[in-house]
Amino acid sequence: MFTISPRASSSLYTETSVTFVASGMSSTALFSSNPSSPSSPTGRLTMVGAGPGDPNLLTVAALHSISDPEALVISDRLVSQEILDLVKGEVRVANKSPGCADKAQNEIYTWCLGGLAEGKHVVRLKIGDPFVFGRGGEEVLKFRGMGVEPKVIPGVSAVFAAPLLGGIPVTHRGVANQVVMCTGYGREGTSPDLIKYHPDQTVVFVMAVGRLRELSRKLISMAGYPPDTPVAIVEQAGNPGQRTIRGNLVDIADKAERENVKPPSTIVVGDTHIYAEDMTDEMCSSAITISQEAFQMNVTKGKVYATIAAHIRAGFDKSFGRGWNCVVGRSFGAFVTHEIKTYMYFTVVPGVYILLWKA
Ligand SMILES: O=C(O)CCc1c2[nH]c(c1CC(=O)O)Cc1[nH]c(c(CC(=O)O)c1CCC(=O)O)Cc1[nH]c(c(CC(=O)O)c1CCC(=O)O)Cc1[nH]c(c(CCC(=O)O)c1CC(=O)O)C2
Ligand SMILES: C[S@@+](CC[C@H](N)C(=O)[O-])C[C@H]1O[C@@H](n2cnc3c(N)ncnc32)[C@H](O)[C@@H]1O
Repeated sequence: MFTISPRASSSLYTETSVTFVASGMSSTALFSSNPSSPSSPTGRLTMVGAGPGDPNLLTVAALHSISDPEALVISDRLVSQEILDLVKGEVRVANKSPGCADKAQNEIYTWCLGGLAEGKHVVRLKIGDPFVFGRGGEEVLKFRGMGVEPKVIPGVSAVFAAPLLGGIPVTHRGVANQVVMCTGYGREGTSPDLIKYHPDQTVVFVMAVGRLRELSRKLISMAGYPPDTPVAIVEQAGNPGQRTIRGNLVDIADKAERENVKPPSTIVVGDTHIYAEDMTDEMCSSAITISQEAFQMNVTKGKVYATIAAHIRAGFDKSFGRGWNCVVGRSFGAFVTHEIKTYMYFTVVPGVYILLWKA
């Protein structure tokens, strides 16, 4: 699970934590600069992915680690209170807010090294998956430089879990066969290069709420995205305040501002959206299957959207009782009255939208 090299030491811990803050040097350099310190930390370190927030999305291994009564848990700020409530030992939460990450990071190393020097099982608890935009790799290198080899437990990443919890598949047969994950903020606040538009691609942005307006503008003007490309923001996925704001590249920044969207939120750009749904899971998956079938059968025969709509409606009448209506097209407005749990607005083909409801 871990190894401790003879060169790591408790005096190293003290010196390191002080030098860290003062000099801003890389820790690897600092630790290797003191290779022959006399004593060793006797603890062990497990780096654990906490998933997006819902305790039910912890892995069994993660639950074992955080509920070890002997563990000192050093947690990131975004880990949910429900998960922290499962900690049986001591817990300390780092205040790693945007703008003060480096200070908090130094405090984290100080806490971890302190626990290790006291022979504790230190659990470094990180949001989502530790190696996905989480500095996990960086931390492993630092701990290794200190002579401690952490065991790393993967977590459910918000990159995939947040879209799913918002009802959006990141890949979908016939619609999206590629997924790109991207940060809104690069190192030291830079903006990452955007990949050119590809109709079969879903792009998932994390750490991007503060950059949403600039990002949507650049996706259109620099990366060639159609302005009506669907965008959804899933805020607080897996947490009690979860909500999804939907729009397109032109209107999403205004909607986010109006709705006061805050981090942590994951932003999904691409055509795989089920925009609005008030249907059972069974109906949702049937709607997608029947619609894909309708497009495959009718588009190849050169038939128009009305024929596709008729096919979808007939499929739903047959499977879920008569009374269904369907509209298919590239651009339309609608205002419909529907029975409870019988409404869905979605797409299975880029740029073509389907409205399905039972009156
Ligand atoms: O380089 C910097 O840290 C400053 C640039 C900056 C970043 N995020 C940012 C800012 C603005 C700011 O802090 O003012 C902005 C930032 N930092 C953060 C968030 C998420 C939030 O506050 O809800 C956000 C996004 C806020 C938003 O959606 O607008 C916090 C953050 N970033 C990060 C972490 C993970 C960690 O540090 O352990 C954490 C902490 C999580 C926690 O404590 O629970 C990681 C991070 N920040 C950043 C990156 C670089 C991405 C890349 O280049 O590939 C990375 C990924 C990495 O280092 O592996 C850059
Ligand atoms: C620093 S990154 C860490 C990502 C994390 N390691 C993972 O794999 O999920 C933080 C970003 O992850 C996303 N995120 C984390 N938890 C989230 C949640 N519960 N709901 C929505 N997005 C979340 C947000 O984009 C947030 O700004």
